[in-house]
Amino acid sequence: MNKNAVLLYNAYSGHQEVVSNLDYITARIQDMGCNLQIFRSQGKGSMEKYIMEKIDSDTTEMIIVSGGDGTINECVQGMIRKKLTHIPLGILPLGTANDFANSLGIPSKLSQALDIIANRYYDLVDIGNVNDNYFVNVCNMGAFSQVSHEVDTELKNKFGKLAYYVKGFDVIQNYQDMDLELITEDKCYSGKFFLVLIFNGKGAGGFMKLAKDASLFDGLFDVVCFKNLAFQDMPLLFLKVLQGEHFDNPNVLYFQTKSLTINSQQNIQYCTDVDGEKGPLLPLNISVIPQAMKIFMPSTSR
Ligand SMILES: Nc1ncnc2c1ncn2[C@@H]1O[C@H](COP(=O)(O)OP(=O)(O)OP(=O)(O)O)[C@@H](O)[C@H]1O
Repeated sequence: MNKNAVLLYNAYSGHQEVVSNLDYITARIQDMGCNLQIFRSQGKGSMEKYIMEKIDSDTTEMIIVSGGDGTINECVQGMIRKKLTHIPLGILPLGTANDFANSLGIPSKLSQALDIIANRYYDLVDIGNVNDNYFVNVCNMGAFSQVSHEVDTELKNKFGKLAYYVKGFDVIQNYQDMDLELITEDKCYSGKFFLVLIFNGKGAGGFMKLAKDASLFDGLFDVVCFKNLAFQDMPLLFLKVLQGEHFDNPNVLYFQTKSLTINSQQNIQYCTDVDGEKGPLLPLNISVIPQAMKIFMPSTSR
């Protein structure tokens, strides 16, 4: 008997490419020999609710999610909470930046992403836990954390990553440094930071060299922290980030860890971000869950 493939999609991710390709996607999944069950996201939280209530653990062979990092995040929240992590997850990276899929080498061309799923090769991928939630790609706080929350969906649909960059330029002019304490299993770092990024994946906002040596298979986060620096020093550091040459810069603190606690030194709250969505309040208790999800990917990704 054929098993089910469940397709979960966010029609508002990226350039809304999924909408005009639904017939093609359906045909490709049926060609894989699966019965198709489809859910269209009805707004924030609806996908997780659908997973909790409607996905059958025994009859589902694969779950396929279409969207960007925020949508994948919601799907993973649901799958972990419903204990469906034995089911492999396929990704159609039809979001704006698609940082998580890029980190796994999943192609952004729809036909090629479907080929990856049809090949049925999967590997076990680490997932991050922050307070009571999970993250797939990055948890961050500071200068750019509110960028993706504040970019209008329509602008994102129309201009893609450019909409993030214009907003980023806008917020950097009023940035506020953060007085933080970062505690790992064996070290404590404290000081004034401008941006703190805890990577499971390799990049954020399309900047794929931000944590270029990070691995989704090593049970570790790559933490990249930008110290408070003068506005005029930012362009040079930005160029270094583009080249992936910022790791030994004196204004950058870089380390790997399995867990991290972040406290605000003066009990001030700062905006946090989890996979492009608004994150929890401080203190943050962050830990890695090694090999938590089975994800379809190219066999060369590890
Ligand atoms: N039916 C819906 N209508 C409008 N927005 C939705 C709907 N369903 C989900 N969303 C919102 O879409 C956002 C997630 O978008 P997603 O991250 O997938 O795409 P993106 O931002 O274009 O891509 P990326 O994160 O890769 O840059 C969430 O904020 C979620 O609340």
